[in-house]
Amino acid sequence: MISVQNLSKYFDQFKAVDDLTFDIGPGDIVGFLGPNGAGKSTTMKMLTGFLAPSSGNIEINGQNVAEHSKAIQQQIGYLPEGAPAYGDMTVYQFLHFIADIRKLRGKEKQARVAAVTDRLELHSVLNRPVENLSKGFKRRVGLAQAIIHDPAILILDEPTDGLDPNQKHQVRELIQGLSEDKTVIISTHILEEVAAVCNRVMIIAKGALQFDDTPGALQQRSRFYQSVSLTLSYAADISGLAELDGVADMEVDRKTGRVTLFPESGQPILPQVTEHIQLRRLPVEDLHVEQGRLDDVFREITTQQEVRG
Ligand SMILES: Nc1ncnc2c1ncn2[C@@H]1O[C@H](COP(=O)(O)OP(=O)(O)OP(=O)(O)O)[C@@H](O)[C@H]1O
Repeated sequence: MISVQNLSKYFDQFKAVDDLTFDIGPGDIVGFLGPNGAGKSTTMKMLTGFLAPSSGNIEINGQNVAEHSKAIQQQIGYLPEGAPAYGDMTVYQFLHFIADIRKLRGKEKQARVAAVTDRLELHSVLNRPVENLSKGFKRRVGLAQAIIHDPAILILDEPTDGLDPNQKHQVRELIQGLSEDKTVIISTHILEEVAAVCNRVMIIAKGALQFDDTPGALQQRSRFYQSVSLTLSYAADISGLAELDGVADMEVDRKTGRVTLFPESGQPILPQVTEHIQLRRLPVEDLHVEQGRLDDVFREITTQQEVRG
């Protein structure tokens, strides 16, 4: 559906996007991750046809974005970073204005404005100027304008940035609902967002693609994946845990006393660990298996690139 080949963007001599190649298909909910300045917004602006690439090619449903930007913008909904422009308009005026730009007319226009007002629950703020709304409502208005023409593809640039935890949760739920019948690309630096909403993760650093797989595969790259973490109620000889088959390493947190056992190559070690605990009657207070720490992997992937670059 979206096919990107050797996409690059220079700002003068500076290479903001460096030779990206990827395909995104129907049903993909892509978390587009990267540190500040990685090139996420620049890539999204090129996908939506708002910014011309320096080189490379983008096709959406077989049509070249540069040649068919009008037709392609009909198929895409775009939420830019930050708040909607035209803040002095009321929400009602703003949605009608966007509907006009999208060439919606008459009954269809009324129906679409009503549909997005319902979907984003904007009834209570329809007559308020956009600039006076809370950040959460501004973001909902942004999402409403992005879906007013019922596009098949949604491109959302940091949709939950700057929101409080409750608003973040609401916006994530909305995105999950919208993703049921759309292809969605979300840029973010919030890793929990990716795990919560996406079925695919793409990580870019310094404009180049560093990782492209599922959130689960990203977790599996963590050294904590399948590690066993435990605490003891009183001091005991735990040296035998480090000697167990399949255990590559043991670390003890000096502050909390928590013991972490790292497996060799992501293999489960829980059975041999629990057997050893029972055999030696170790005073284990709590024990759990870790699923991997996304922030660790993210740092490793994006800083490796810095060392290389
Ligand atoms: N119009 C422009 N002119 C010059 N440099 C630009 C322009 N737009 C972006 N850049 C630079 O290109 C790089 C990538 O910017 P971009 O906004 O795409 O990053 P990002 O991954 O979206 O970052 P953030 O997470 O901070 O939003 C940055 O170094 C930025 O300063």
